[in-house]
Amino acid sequence: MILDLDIGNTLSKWRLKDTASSEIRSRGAVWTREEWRPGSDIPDLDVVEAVRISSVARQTVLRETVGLLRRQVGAVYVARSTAEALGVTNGYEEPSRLGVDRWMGALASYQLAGGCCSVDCGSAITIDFVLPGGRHLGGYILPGLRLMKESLQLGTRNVAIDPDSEADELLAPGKNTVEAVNHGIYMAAVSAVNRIYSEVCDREGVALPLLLTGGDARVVSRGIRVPHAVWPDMVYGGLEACFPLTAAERAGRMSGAPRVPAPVALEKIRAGLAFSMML
Ligand SMILES: Nc1ncnc2c1ncn2[C@@H]1O[C@H](COP(=O)(O)OP(=O)(O)O)[C@@H](O)[C@H]1O
Ligand SMILES: CC(C)(COP(=O)(O)O)[C@@H](O)C(=O)NCCC(=O)O
Ligand SMILES: [K+]
Repeated sequence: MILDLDIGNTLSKWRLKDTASSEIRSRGAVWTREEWRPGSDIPDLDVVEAVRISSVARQTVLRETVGLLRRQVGAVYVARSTAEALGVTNGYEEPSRLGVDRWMGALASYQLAGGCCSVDCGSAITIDFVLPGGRHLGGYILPGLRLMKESLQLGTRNVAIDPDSEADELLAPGKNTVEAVNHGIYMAAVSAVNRIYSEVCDREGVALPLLLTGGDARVVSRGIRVPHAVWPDMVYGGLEACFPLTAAERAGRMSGAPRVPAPVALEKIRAGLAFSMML
């Protein structure tokens, strides 16, 4: 079995993948913390031959986790942001400073769709761009839905946005504090993604496929009006592409990769942008 770990600022996600069949056997998530307890937080390591890790948590968490795993598992692969990988050149002035979850997401999306915009709606919302040809432009970081809500301190932190709400309801004016906050932060997140996507496509003169991942991807997706795909396993896809271990991975197939719809024509994106600015 392969144990894949995606350690975010809020949640540490894991999944077990069968080395022979490439099937996902189980998955789970625990709050990100300093220490792991194999057997309770994550699966028992007896069955694990290899571990692949993407971590943006504090260095100490990664060090502890890797130390623990190395004592029990033969192969431990830790993803890093590099200047170049899999045909993509990192757009950061200091490539290693780019969040490795963003790098994994951009690499996976590029493998799947070519030039792309990859959005990760987690603790933070990150929006990254890779042009056809593989030049990563850099990206944008804004607070995620939960962070935005917590920063307001209006006593609404425990009332989450219902992920099954319709976007139309979530975009309407709120009639009480909880609604006003939930609809406000939802509008902020969705408008930012819509606007940034359109602005960068316009600037670069290319309509790019759009891919979403992260804990809030499903709900944000409802408010995105342009064609896009939701790919919960996007970060894992980057790990598979960087450290291929199964036959399917070596053949370039990433688990759970969605069908990515073609983007709308650039003229339409530009028209939408002009309309939103009343031009
Ligand atoms: N069941 C859930 N538990 C915790 N957070 C959730 C849940 N469902 C959605 N979320 C949202 O997803 C975010 C965490 O998403 P995730 O992509 O795992 O973030 P990170 O990678 O930063 O840890 C939370 O901040 C919250 O807004
Ligand atoms: C921006 C992030 C905090 C997002 O993390 P997440 O919301 O997935 O937990 C993470 O990618 C990170 O720590 N990045 C380093 C800074 C940068 O990318 O510029
Ligand atoms: K994120």
